[in-house]
Amino acid sequence: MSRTDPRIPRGPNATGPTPLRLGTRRSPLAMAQSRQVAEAVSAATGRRVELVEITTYGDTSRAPMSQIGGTGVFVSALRDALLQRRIDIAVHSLKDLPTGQASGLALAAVPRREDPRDVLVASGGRKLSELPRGARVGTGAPRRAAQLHAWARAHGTVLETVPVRGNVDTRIGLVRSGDLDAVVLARAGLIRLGRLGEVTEVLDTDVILPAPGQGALAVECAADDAALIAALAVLDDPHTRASVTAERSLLAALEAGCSAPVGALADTLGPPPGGTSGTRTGEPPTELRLRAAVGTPDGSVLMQMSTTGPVPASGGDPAALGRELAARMLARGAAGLMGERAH
Ligand SMILES: NCc1[nH]cc(CCC(=O)O)c1CC(=O)O
Repeated sequence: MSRTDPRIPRGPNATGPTPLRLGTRRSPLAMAQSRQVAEAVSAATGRRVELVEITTYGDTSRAPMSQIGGTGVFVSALRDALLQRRIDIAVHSLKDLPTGQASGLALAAVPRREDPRDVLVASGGRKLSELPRGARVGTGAPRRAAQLHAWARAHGTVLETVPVRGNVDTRIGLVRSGDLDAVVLARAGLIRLGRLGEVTEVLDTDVILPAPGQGALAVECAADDAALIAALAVLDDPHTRASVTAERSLLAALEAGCSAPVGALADTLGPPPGGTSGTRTGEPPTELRLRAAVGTPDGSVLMQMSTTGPVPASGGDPAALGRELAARMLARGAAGLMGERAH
């Protein structure tokens, strides 16, 4: 099972006697992001880092995600390997990570997030507004389906969402083969795979709000490995951590999981007067904005709400921000919209 990846660079300092073992799923996306983190860990610690492939049930089973317990199946095999000390570090896509903190493990770093937005990969170079009525759009995510249907209704058209799973290549292949008119994917995944050229439209967050934590990675290790936790801290990006903390506390407070029709995105706003667009102004951001969308899977109802609060450096509490927005959404009936899929 364990193999040293020859592509991990060995710096001049990487001479420690015991390499750090970084566990990874073997999908191309997991390998790409694990390699990137391995390089960063090696640079930060001066230690050699070897990749250890962990096969998960989610990788070998072709059953629908809803039947095999959701994306949590990808996570638990890596976590088991950490707890059994078969690996020292695990890298996950943060959006696949259950919101409850695993006992015995520490979320040692949340590196700077990639672009969190979803993208369209459509045949004929089409954008969403150019898809024909009744176009078949592949996505297995109720969140994407809900928002696609809501968008279609608002624009006087109809889309058919088709459940798909499999890796990014497989999904893009369904468009190439003509089985689907389009697929919706996370831009971050395509960046990590060097496949941005496939994108026909970057979907604005007003059209599709991404999954909580999308575009961010989670670097986990054993909670009692204080030296490693301290070393991995340099990989942490405080703004990303604040954002994903707000998004994930909203998700947890809605009592929803990664397969629920919930979109959430936090971003930072700069100090006035430049702080209206969510873009960087050069000065440190002072405000955290959290937007969320909860809908029925058919998109007939889509509740969109937002809130802002201070960033942690200005005394804010991102987790409280997420809980507050969730409470407001629940007060307006969000739980009823999510239905059974959310639980
Ligand atoms: N659920 C699958 C998954 N988990 C993480 C990513 C890549 C993007 C990311 O890191 O958020 C993807 C693929 C996708 O949604 O297109």
